[in-house]
Amino acid sequence: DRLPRLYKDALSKKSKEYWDYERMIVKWGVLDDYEVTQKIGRGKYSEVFTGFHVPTNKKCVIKILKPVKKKKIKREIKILQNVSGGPNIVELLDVVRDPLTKTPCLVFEWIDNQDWKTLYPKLTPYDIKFYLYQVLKALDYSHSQGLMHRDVKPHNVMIDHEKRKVRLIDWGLAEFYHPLNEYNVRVASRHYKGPELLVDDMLYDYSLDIWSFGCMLAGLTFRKEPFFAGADNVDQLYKIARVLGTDLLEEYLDAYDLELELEVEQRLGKLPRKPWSSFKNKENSDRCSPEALDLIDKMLRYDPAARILPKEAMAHAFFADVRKAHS
Ligand SMILES: CN1CCn2c1nc1c(Br)c(Br)c(Br)c(Br)c12
Ligand code: NA
Repeated sequence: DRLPRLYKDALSKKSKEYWDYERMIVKWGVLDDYEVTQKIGRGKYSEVFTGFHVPTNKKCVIKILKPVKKKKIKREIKILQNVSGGPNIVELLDVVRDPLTKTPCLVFEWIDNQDWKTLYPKLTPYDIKFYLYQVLKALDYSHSQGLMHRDVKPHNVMIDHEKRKVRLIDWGLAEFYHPLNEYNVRVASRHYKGPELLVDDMLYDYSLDIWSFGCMLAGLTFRKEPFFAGADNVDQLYKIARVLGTDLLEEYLDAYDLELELEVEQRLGKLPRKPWSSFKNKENSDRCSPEALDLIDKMLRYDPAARILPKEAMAHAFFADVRKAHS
């Protein structure tokens, strides 16, 4: 059976109220307690503003959800309530809505985030390990609580470099992991989509998040962001196969009796596997330690079951100096 190696029964230990989000009654807070100041982002499902909580004059982030199915809104709220307060997970402060438009707003702690495109080039190899270690802590915690994030990417990792504070945000695509459930493959952002999403393997689990994390690690290590830059979902699989090769892809497909569409098979052709060392160059040699390449190799596997787990990754030699400083 297609089951994750860890936390397969995480939800069986929880009350029905924990995961039965469709039945939840949202307790809406007071909208007038918050003032919006400035727009800081917009996505497919929301617009994001800085704001402040009038009674305490505390700065916050207000995520105004675009009209979407009530079920999806309840899912995001329930998941945020379940993980909020977990290690390196963005804190949900309130859930309010406009009495007129009924538009729901999620209020979060403010993080003095530096855009990753400006921050990442300035990070030392130690900084990179430190921040990635924090993200793995958040992923292990989320998985231990029976939750897949399903949208891990640099844009969803807020970093306050001054305070060395990291927060995993945007749980709008997150889902509860129920053993042997078939999940929607139209999740994650293209460059971070796991092979399972690209070959329509709906029986995926938490290990999807490790593929996406591995794409971030590879992008940082080789100073090539995004590491797999597909132009569309077929090209995304092609970009992956150009590195991992088509032999191991066929092994994965055969193992789970999966079929590629003919169009995709023709697009891929036959491709050799490329060694990770082939991505080393003058610019990235300071980040390309043997440990970094070994960890990348253990994360970026076609077969979700073959990928290293967050906890195992945290114990990998790549994070040796972070662990020492941690203890
Ligand atoms: C697009 N940007 C820039 C900063 N920032 C953005 N989206 C954010 C979300 Br959603 C949250 Br929750 C938090 Br906390 C911060 Br900070 C956010
Ligand atoms: Na969020």
